[in-house]
Amino acid sequence: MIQLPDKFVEKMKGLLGDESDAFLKSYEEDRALGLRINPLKADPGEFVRQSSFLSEPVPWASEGFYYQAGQRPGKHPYHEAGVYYIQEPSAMAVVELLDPMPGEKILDLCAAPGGKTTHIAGKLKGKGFLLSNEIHPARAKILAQNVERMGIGNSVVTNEDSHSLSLKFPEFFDRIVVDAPCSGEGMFRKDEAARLEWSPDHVEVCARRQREILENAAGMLKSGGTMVYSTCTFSPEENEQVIESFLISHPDFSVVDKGERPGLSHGMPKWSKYGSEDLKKTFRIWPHQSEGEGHYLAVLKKEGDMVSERKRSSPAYLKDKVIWKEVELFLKELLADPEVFLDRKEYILFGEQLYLLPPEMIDLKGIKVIRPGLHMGTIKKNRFEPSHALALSLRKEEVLSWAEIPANHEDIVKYLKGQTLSAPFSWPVRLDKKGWVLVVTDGYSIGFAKLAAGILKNHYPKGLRWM
Ligand SMILES: C[S@@+](CC[C@H](N)C(=O)[O-])C[C@H]1O[C@@H](n2cnc3c(N)ncnc32)[C@H](O)[C@@H]1O
Repeated sequence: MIQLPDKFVEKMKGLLGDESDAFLKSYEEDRALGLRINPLKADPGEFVRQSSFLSEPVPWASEGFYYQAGQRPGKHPYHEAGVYYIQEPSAMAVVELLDPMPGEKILDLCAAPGGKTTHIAGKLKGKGFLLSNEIHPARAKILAQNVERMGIGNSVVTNEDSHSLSLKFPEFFDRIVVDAPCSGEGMFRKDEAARLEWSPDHVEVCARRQREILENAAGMLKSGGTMVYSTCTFSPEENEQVIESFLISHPDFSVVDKGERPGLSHGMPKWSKYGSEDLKKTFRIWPHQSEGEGHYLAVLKKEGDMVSERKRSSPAYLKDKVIWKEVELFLKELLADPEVFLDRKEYILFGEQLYLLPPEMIDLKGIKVIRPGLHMGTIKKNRFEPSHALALSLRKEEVLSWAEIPANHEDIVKYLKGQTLSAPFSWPVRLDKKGWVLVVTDGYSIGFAKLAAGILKNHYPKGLRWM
């Protein structure tokens, strides 16, 4: 039985009245478990038809599905191949409401561990620019790992506070997600730390921080742009009241009417200071009404037409032909259509590390960058070693050399443990000459290996290996 803070229970009884019994009873039930299929890797419809462990679709998310307790999708090779992202079902509503389009510039301001970022990247289909920012350094690293695992090429990961970022990107983004740090009341069923940390004062501290973050986000949105503010908490101080005071101080913003959405109920004007009716257009998800944890969402639009932006300085790209020779050789040997990479010019070198930046990248001087783009690999003396991120961003159809290990074959576990595999192989391998092969499992790329003399040398990253 979950022990809820007394003052929280008292407060919710006051807010919900008769409905509070049903609300409090939901804490005795198991929470719903969900995952979101990554369209950069798999066709969601087809994956679900073939999978034996997914049950119902999440009503408010086109790529989201519930799975049953007892299943462990996080321990499956598909997870390592980035075929899906395990995500609390309610959290999937945020990006559905944001509705990003391929080619747009998007900011995910409070992004770790990457639920919204990986969802946005799927909707961008590799086109456009996604800036995923996280203030805490350790969490920013986890975010970058998830971006890599999901095979995302066009995301830049930064480690900044929202104010520093706002100075660099005035009126830059078409859409912004502010998935704000909050008191986490909606996560009490799964997060004991949130229950222990909760107090009325903590709610106030969170609300102040949310106002500040939202203020900085507003300045980074283009005229005509859309911003989604979300929290996983119930307290009106962090939800309706934050949005109401934001709208008062930003008359150029309004709440977008997204109509009725399955599983989502509306915001509560009576819980705000001035009772603004516009708050009805914001959304709440309640655990006693829907299969998901508590959430609040507001879709905000900045007045004006989208204008084409002024030119901003780009980074200085790599021009060194000597360094490039080895990379070119590798790309020509591995890829069916190497021009896809060779025609690009946005390469940059950090020490020995080669990155391919999104075409829309601007100069990020002064900003803490964790991942400037797709990590292509390491340039060592006279040779190029491709990165794990590159492997995960490629599809089997794109490469000339691959090793296809079925997900239910013991060799995939050996590969994930970092072991060397030796011929004869009981699964198909295609290789014209010795060298790099993309390891795929049931068609999904999962890493690199190097084949020579019947030995498949393992290049699965040491830090990710299964124990
Ligand atoms: C709700 S979580 C984000 C979850 C993430 N969007 C996802 O979908 O996986 C809020 C994040 O905001 C970060 N954060 C904390 N304080 C912040 C601040 N002052 N400015 C910006 N972000 C902050 C936290 O470290 C945390 O990672």
